[in-house]
Amino acid sequence: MKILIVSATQFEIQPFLEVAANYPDCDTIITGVGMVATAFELGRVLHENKYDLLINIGIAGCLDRNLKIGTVVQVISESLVELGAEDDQQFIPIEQLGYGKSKFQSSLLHGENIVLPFLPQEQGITVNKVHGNADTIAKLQQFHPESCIESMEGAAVFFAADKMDLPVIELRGISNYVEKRNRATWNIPLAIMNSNKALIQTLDFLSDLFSKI
Ligand SMILES: O=C(O)c1cccc(C(=O)CC[C@H]2O[C@@H](n3cnc4c(=O)[nH]cnc43)[C@H](O)[C@@H]2O)c1
Repeated sequence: MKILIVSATQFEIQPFLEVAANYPDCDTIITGVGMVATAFELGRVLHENKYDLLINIGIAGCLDRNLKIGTVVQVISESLVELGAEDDQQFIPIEQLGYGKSKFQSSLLHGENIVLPFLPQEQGITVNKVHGNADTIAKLQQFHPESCIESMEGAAVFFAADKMDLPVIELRGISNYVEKRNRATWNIPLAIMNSNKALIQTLDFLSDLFSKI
């Protein structure tokens, strides 16, 4: 099984890169931060190579204070929450405008639902601008009460997986809460260390799963 591991930056995947030689069926790609960079790189790489699975790994913000900083989650759905039109105080999603789709689910692999039993499953949103203002965060929670994890790339990876009919797994280590910007409370090293451990656990889990089917 050929796997493409997708990370926005090198620092988010550095611990895995140090042991990547032990995983010859995995390629890694560093796309750059944000949906545009991620979509461009995935379009290029998926045009040139064939993969059986995409794994997106990185750090993320969290809207749920019950999850501790450093917790790793599997993001099982992604929403492009900014894609649409403002109508004064209301927001019209792209579906309602009739121009596409903003919500994506993680998919199945050979009939097996890829729910990782060692991680909590959460719903994600993907944004161009990290939320850092109390009023816009309150609005976000009002319109998307189910959303838990905020990243800048997740939905772009789910979008590419959807277009290429590929299964996708997203692993995110929580580096910060989505709150009024306070960089002092972020713990990026912990989120990176834990998410990279979870990536290795995931690869071992998948290898075990596929040796049985
Ligand atoms: O210091 C900042 O405010 C900042 C703004 C944008 C990106 C970063 C990064 O550290 C880049 C890496 C990666 O981090 C993800 N991330 C982490 N926390 C959040 C968040 O609260 N909301 C959205 N994305 C977040 C994102 O996927 C970046 O690619 C730092």
